[in-house]
Amino acid sequence: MVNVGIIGATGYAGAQLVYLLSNHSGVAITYLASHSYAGKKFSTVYPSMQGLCDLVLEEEDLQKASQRCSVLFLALPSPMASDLVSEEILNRCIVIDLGADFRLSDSLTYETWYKAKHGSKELLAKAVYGLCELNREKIQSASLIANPGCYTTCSILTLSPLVGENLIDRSTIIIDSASGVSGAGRAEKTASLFCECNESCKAYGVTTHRHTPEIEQELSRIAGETLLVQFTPHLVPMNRGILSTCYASLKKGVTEQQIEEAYRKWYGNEPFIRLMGSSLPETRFVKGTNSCAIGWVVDHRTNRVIAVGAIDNLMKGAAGQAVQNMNIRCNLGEQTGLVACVANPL
Ligand SMILES: NC(=O)C1=CN([C@@H]2O[C@H](COP(=O)(O)OP(=O)(O)OC[C@H]3O[C@@H](n4cnc5c(N)ncnc54)[C@H](OP(=O)(O)O)[C@@H]3O)[C@@H](O)[C@H]2O)C=CC1
Ligand SMILES: CC(=O)N[C@@H](CCC(=O)OP(=O)(O)O)C(=O)O
Repeated sequence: MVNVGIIGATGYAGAQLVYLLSNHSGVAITYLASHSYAGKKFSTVYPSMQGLCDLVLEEEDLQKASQRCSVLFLALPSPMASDLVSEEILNRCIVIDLGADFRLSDSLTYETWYKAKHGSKELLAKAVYGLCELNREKIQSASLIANPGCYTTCSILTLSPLVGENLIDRSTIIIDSASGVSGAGRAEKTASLFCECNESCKAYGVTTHRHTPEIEQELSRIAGETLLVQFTPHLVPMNRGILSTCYASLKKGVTEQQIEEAYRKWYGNEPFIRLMGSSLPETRFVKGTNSCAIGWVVDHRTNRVIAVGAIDNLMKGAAGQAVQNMNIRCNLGEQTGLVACVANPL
């Protein structure tokens, strides 16, 4: 059994992780920490977890946590993780950070987009970007895994085969992504109030959203050259789900068959990627699952490909992918604890 702990267990991402780890046959939860609820049972904060996880939440103490656990998950607001993690902690346990602090390899880019000071720049070179399907080999030996963001997971997975197989003009990528409200976390915010988001849909963070450099970093790595994307997130009135609609101009002469072959080549054997061709995915198809469903259509009038990806933001976009990362790193079987639900008929 692998001993695991979560700091930030009471947030939406952390709570989803507690749920997954409570049902995982290869791990034992030995430490849960909360900022506001220390001393209370986890199941008091999340009553649906009564009988499944009644552990008492502790004060955040990374030293104590790293002595008790061999894998430590952080699900904290940025830049808290960068202030907590150190070389000493990484020598004792594997850290999987669900936040953004170790995703961008350049600290200046981080500080510019996050408008925050990074607390452990010297560790950035150690961090492995934990997008499992694309970085599996590096994850196998990483001591610090940067779990990708929700919009980014969906957008990068959807676009990578088109970029990597050189099928599109890389300067023409536009991504419109929609998220459910749980993407904003559990902390009280006016923008997350029922009356502010129910029966409404809005674009936000236009030209400034901090997932833009993360998408650009990873797609540039795949392209072997720097590329920029136009990324616009939208808030929609649902609890969970991300839908990324990605547009790009096709290179001259690229056929639908080449696009299909690219997706099959990249993801044909991936257990958590569901290729749907022209039957486009919807967020409800992947709700509660660790799957990313991808479909695509070519518009012959404009010579553009429109590729659509769907994930559950709390699963493949956060906790599910964090468990997948742990499974890869600790040799637990990549699908362990994640296979119960791979698709939803409704
Ligand atoms: N929600 C999502 O869909 C996704 C979230 N993420 C990332 O995961 C991390 C956690 O997100 P999420 O669960 O949504 O956030 P929440 O706001 O729901 O939870 C934040 C967690 O951090 C704890 N915390 C500790 N210190 C502080 C502090 N000073 N201020 C506020 N909270 C504190 C909270 O404790 P307490 O509850 O005790 O106050 C809580 O457990 C973030 O970095 C986020 O960007 C990544 C992908 C998707
Ligand atoms: C709907 C909503 O508000 N979503 C969040 C993104 C959640 C996420 O993945 O953020 P991190 O990169 O910090 O992990 C946002 O736009 O800020």
